[in-house]
Amino acid sequence: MQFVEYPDREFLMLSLADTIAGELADFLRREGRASLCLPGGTTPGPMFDTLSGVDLDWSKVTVFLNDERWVPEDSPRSNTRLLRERLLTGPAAAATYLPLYSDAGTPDAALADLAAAIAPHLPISVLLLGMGEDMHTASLFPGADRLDEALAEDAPLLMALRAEAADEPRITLTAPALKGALAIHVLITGAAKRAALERAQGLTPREAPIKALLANATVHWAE
Ligand SMILES: O=C1O[C@H](COP(=O)(O)O)[C@@H](O)[C@H](O)[C@H]1O
Repeated sequence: MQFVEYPDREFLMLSLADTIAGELADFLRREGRASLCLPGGTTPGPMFDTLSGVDLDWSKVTVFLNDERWVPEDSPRSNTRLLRERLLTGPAAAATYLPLYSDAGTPDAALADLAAAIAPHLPISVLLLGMGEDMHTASLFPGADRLDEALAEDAPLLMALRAEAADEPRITLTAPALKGALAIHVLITGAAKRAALERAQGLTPREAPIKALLANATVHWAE
């Protein structure tokens, strides 16, 4: 794991957007297309604001979330809503967005179709993860009902998980799908998350799911 500390959050968000844009540009040059897998939650909005304005051939970029809360897109809890409002505007609106939510009724009923849409875009070119103070990443929560299956090497691409700490059922990419990404970044802010990250390093992925993704990751942090 590499750890990069920034003098403040504004600098962090601008630098990280620049790093991710540079990696996407390299993939586009080499492969003609790229996939970008992003977190929801409260932290990444300012980075999305900058990334959305970058001059790239966004029409060749496929964007999808690490995980989605099983709520309609107009809910303030929807991670898709965050992406639509903060990333998929301006130049980045030309990207193809693949949701992790559908009108299938339940997350379990939606999984097969959602996974079939994402599978052709693996391995992920550029992965950005968030992390909660409880050391969950994506929707891999400590204590989630099917966490062991989602961490296993043979886990399917997507799973539906439920956890006490998550307000609603979730759909999440599983550990092997995330680990396969060609570039892995983790974005965290604040002293509590830095302390949680340090704690995670001495724990198992079952206790601290972020641990499963740290080996090849660059963690970006500011107070
Ligand atoms: O529930 C979620 O939480 C994590 C962390 O979110 P934050 O609000 O602490 O930044 C996020 O990475 C994940 O995508 C989201 O669904």
